[in-house]
Amino acid sequence: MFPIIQGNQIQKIDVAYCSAEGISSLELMERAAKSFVDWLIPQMQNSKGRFYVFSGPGNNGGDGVAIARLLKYLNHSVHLIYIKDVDQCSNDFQRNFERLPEGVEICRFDLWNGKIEPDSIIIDAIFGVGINRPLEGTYLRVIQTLNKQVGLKISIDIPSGLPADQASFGEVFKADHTATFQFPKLSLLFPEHALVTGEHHVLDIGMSDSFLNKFENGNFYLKQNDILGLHRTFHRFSHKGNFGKVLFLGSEQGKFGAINLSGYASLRTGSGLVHLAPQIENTFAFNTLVPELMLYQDSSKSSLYQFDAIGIGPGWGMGVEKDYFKSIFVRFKRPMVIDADGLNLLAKYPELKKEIPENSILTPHLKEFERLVGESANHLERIEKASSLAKEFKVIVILKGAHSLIALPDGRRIFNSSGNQYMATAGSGDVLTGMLTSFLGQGYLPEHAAICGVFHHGLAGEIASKSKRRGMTASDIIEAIPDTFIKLNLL
Ligand SMILES: NC(=O)C1=CN([C@@H]2O[C@H](COP(=O)(O)OP(=O)(O)OC[C@H]3O[C@@H](n4cnc5c(N)ncnc54)[C@H](OP(=O)(O)O)[C@@H]3O)[C@@H](O)[C@H]2O)[C@@H](O)CC1
Ligand SMILES: Nc1ncnc2c1ncn2[C@@H]1O[C@H](COP(=O)(O)OP(=O)(O)O)[C@@H](O)[C@H]1O
Ligand SMILES: [K+]
Repeated sequence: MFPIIQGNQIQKIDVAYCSAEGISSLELMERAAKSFVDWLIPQMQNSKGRFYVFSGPGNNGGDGVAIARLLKYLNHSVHLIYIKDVDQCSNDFQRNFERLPEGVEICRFDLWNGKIEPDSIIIDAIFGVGINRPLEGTYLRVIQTLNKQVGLKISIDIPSGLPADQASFGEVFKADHTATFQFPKLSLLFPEHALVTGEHHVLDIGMSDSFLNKFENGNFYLKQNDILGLHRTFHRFSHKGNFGKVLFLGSEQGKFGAINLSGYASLRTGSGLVHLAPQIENTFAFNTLVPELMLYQDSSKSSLYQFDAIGIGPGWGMGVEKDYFKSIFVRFKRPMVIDADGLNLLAKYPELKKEIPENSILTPHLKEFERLVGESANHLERIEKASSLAKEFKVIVILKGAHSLIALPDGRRIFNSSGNQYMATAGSGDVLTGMLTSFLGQGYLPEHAAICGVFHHGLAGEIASKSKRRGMTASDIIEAIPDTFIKLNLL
């Protein structure tokens, strides 16, 4: 897993990495510039290849100057507009400036005529992770000018003006794409920054996970390879008992879809036996989505020990009695998944939080999270609160959304990379509950169930959306779950 390094540590890492690899900082900048151009060129397709590179005074600006040279070598039309006098820019900026080839149109911003042809690509190399205060004066004018332009806008490392790991503190370049080096900067993962970061892409510049891990501060980015070793394997003689017997409690009258989706998702994730307990008087009035799902009538006295995992909350309603809710914790005693109205009931009866079995998985979306812990000024505060909740009650908190956060009781915070905006559709959270419960029931450690569940869920969304895009439904995500195991070559 890549650690997400704090912005103010990145210079230190550059120095350590260059010394360990025996390369100069200029060579590392060249690597960064090359990885950017190698990524950019295939994206351009029908574009005429006219580039306007805007370079600030630091090493982000230096990256821009190196990129201008590499684009010129590929015969593109390249304009380089720099902002501060070259002799006041960083050393590596100056070294790259000296290497600019003939044909790059070079101009200082205050002398520039302000013209950009509409089909040009604007490259933002004004500030990187070294930003330390809000923009003002000329820099503010540059960003305001560029934000009015219509061309495709691409930021190098981070949109200029955005700090690496805090909420935005002023005007920021509005990128359509951000190509960031080695790991995403924390602030690229905040929902409130979506309009300035655009799509982000992580470009490899050769630093290994083990090297970066020496600088970790508890934040990590989850990628496909990270989950491969976490899966349980099953053999030829495995029987349905080995795959787990799970139960979902939820679905009041009028919300029958909810636990049906969870249950079906759980079957598609590999559960052996799946039971549904709807919150209605007569369980037999309930229709299951598929014949493999079984009904279960729960009473506050019956033991839940026969189940390997339970998921509670989807569509449950707020009419659930407090004592009955508490009895589920007492009767099961092992880690469970709590979602939707299970979380809303915890917000209503906060004294029950301490009854939750250790290592249970709580899956709030932003609104449910707010009900549980109150409002947050920004995503950074939300991340801190999720982490505190996880530590205080020894539970795993999955704060759902784009780049869902998995906050672990030991303080680690893992951000997911899979998934896309087409997953923002009714019931996709119920599907996640089904998948998490299924992994728990198959005997995965709760931490591994959380990581695998979140990653597979996002991957299923990506696969299903290929043919469905905006028309994708939660059921389509379920149908794509088996393909996630096939794609990852998991038996
Ligand atoms: N490890 C990696 O991944 C690699 C990183 N690389 C690249 O390096 C970038 C980081 O470079 P960097 O440290 O030079 O920071 P960057 O943002 O370019 O400039 C900071 C300068 O701006 C100034 N300044 C700050 N705020 C200001 C403001 N509001 N208004 C005005 N000035 C302000 C501040 O000086 P100050 O005025 O505070 O003295 C300082 O001089 C990184 O993002 C990536 O692109 C690659 O090359 C290689 C691999
Ligand atoms: N833009 C997005 N990118 C990635 N995943 C997303 C995005 N929007 C939503 N999701 C995922 O879809 C699920 C939505 O859950 P939730 O809001 O509880 O839906 P519902 O209540 O309709 O079941 C979460 O797992 C979330 O991470
Ligand atoms: K930038």
